[in-house]
Amino acid sequence: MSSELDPPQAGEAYSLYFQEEAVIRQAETMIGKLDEVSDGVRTLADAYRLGYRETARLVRISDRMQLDLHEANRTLTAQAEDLKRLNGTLRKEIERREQLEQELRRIASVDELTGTHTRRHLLELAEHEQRRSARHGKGLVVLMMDLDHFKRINDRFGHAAGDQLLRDFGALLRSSLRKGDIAGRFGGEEFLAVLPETDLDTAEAIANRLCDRVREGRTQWTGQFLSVTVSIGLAGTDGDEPLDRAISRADQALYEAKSAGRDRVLVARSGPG
Ligand SMILES: Nc1nc2c(ncn2[C@@H]2O[C@H](COP(=O)(O)OP(=O)(O)OP(=O)(O)O)[C@@H](O)[C@H]2O)c(=O)[nH]1
Repeated sequence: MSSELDPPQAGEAYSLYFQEEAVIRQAETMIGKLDEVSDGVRTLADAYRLGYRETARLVRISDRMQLDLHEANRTLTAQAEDLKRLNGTLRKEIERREQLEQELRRIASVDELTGTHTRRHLLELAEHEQRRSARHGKGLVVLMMDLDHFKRINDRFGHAAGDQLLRDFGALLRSSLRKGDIAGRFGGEEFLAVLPETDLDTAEAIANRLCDRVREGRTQWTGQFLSVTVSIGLAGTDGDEPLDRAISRADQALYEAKSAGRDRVLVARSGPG
């Protein structure tokens, strides 16, 4: 049995109704397909919208990061400049302190007036030399020197003239001693020298030569020539004797040289040297 929807069998009259039904069915099929296509287009549009939003979000993040990076870069550059300046200032400060330290060391070790060692530095060097001599079993000689009647010079020609005499004596002392000898201002117009690896006879000859040079020397002062003499006490020591004891024996010999009439050298013969 045939239905109205079936295509006409052979011999059946071609039905208009059938044709319309076929067209409607085709149209319905096409509408279904169109719906599918529009669903796909909608899905695509949604996906595109989502992608666009994500891209825009990433672009915004990237822009912000670039701004942050730019800012960080500017801050770092400014900090690097600050550090460079700070570094320069610090280097200058270190140089200034080193110079100051050097200057302080110089002031502490060199007597400004005579150019010889200060008492403190002199004793440090002398102690060091005494220990070295003790280690090597060698002797050394201590010289105590004092300018004679110095008060009279100050009183007669003024303190500045006395200063000039002290300056000249310092120069003479430095030029009279060997390299390795230690000489300095012990106080006022009193000087101390330590001659390492020297026997008493040699030291006595050196002291006498110095005595002669001082007596013969002249200090020019405001058109006049000033002269002075020096008394010297000597003590030899074997290196085992404490330095202050050798100094005190040399001082005793100096005192005796003064008592004996000044302008002379006296040797302390009683010690270990
Ligand atoms: N111009 C000057 N005088 C000084 C300095 N230091 C000490 N004197 C002086 O040296 C003089 C030392 O005098 P005294 O101790 O009486 O000894 P002196 O006159 O040398 O006599 P004797 O040592 O006994 O020969 C004092 O007048 C001090 O003021 C100084 O740096 N410059």
